Amino acid sequence: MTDPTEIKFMQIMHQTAYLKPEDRLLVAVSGGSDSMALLNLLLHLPDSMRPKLFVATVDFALRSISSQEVAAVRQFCQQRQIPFWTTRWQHATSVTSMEAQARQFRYNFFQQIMQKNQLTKLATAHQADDQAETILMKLIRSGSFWTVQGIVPCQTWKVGQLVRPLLNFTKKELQDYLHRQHLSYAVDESNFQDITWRNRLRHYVLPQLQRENPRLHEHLQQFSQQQISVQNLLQQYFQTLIAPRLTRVLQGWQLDLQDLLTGEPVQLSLLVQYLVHDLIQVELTGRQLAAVQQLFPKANGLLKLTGDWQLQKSYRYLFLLRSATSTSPSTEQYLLQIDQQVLANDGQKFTIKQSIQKSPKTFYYDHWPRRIVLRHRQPGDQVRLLNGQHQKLKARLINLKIPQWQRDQLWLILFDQEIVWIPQVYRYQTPSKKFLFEVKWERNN
Ligand SMILES: Nc1ncnc2c1ncn2[C@@H]1O[C@H](COP(=O)(O)OP(=O)(O)OP(=O)(O)O)[C@@H](O)[C@H]1O
Repeated sequence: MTDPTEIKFMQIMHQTAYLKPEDRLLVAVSGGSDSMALLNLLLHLPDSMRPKLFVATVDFALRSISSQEVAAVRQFCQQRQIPFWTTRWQHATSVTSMEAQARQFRYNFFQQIMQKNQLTKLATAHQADDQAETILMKLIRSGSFWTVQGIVPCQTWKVGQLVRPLLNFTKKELQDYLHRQHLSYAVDESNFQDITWRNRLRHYVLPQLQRENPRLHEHLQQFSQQQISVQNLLQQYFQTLIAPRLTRVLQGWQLDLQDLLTGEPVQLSLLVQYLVHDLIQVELTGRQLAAVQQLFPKANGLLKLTGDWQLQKSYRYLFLLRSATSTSPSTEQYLLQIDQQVLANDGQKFTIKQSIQKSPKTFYYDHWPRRIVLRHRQPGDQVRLLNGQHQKLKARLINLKIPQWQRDQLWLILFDQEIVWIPQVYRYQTPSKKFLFEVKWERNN
């Protein structure tokens, strides 16, 4: 083996160890320069490194020459005794998402072949030009550290692993290699048109940048590797940091922000992006990202996210909740009898008992109640203080820093229209020691 591209490929395969001789590898070959070069480079690996190779090609039937291209790949494989599969894709149901539909079709086909033939890995021929285009496109679209991610060289994928061994090679390098090997390849004319943003970037922006620095592709690939590595580290760090601070609440999660990181908004927004992605698989838009940063210096604030989710900052806590949680409180109402358990519509259970012994769960009341009601709060609700005066319930909830959404979820127990008990918030206050009651309360989570 003397070709410099083959030597470079072998060295990278050796260093990265993405592929092993015991692997059964499906190579996705379109017939273009990148995938033909990949197939040939794999074939020229020494026996001790070369996985068992299989090839699949999707005939997209969009160009008149596509079946000739497939025939050329088939012949290449037959001559070298490589098992080969192909299938034909006829129609896209809508023009706008044609590329996405084609990709979906392609990967489904690969998955089926891998399952049927016990293949462990899939290789595609994404190379350094694809990488540079991808990073720049994402950077232009978004300013998020988590979403500006380059193409990953190796990842777990449906039925095994997906590897991209050519990210360190430019298209030009691969085409020069094929010429030296006297191998032909198909040329996709649509790549020369300027309809797509990717093509315009490829034809005008990247060549200009490359003139400024010919090592641009190398640098972008290096940047991508470091970025992925830092993301992994940060993910691990955030996971351990968040674990003791994250609590499941009724319809979402609560995060304790007290002394978290340095309290700096950019750090916190990095963590929130991670959290939102990890918990509900939602990516924040650029505008939402800016709003998250503005949320942190404030004591309270609310930010609507994609779907029916929202972020709520409430003093030292951050809530990630379904928006439905904060709709107006339910007017549900239950009549209670002493010693009889009531099951509320959110699964919480309440029983009122007469008690003999005073405890943190008991309260005194002046007379035997005639009517006992369980309901949510209503405007104007007041609670009695020990001196006989009343305080607005809302003021008490604000003092206790109970967030808005939680206030509307609270259950109140009333004896003859007087609030006597609210879980973790209030117990009736009176100097009278006439009747002692206890509320047994069970939460569903
Ligand atoms: N029709 C196809 N059949 C099989 N694999 C494909 C097909 N189209 C693309 N691929 C695989 O997906 C990778 C990325 O696809 P993309 O469309 O970005 O590349 P491409 O420009 O078609 O690459 P190539 O130069 O190999 O034709 C290809 O390198 C190849 O491994």
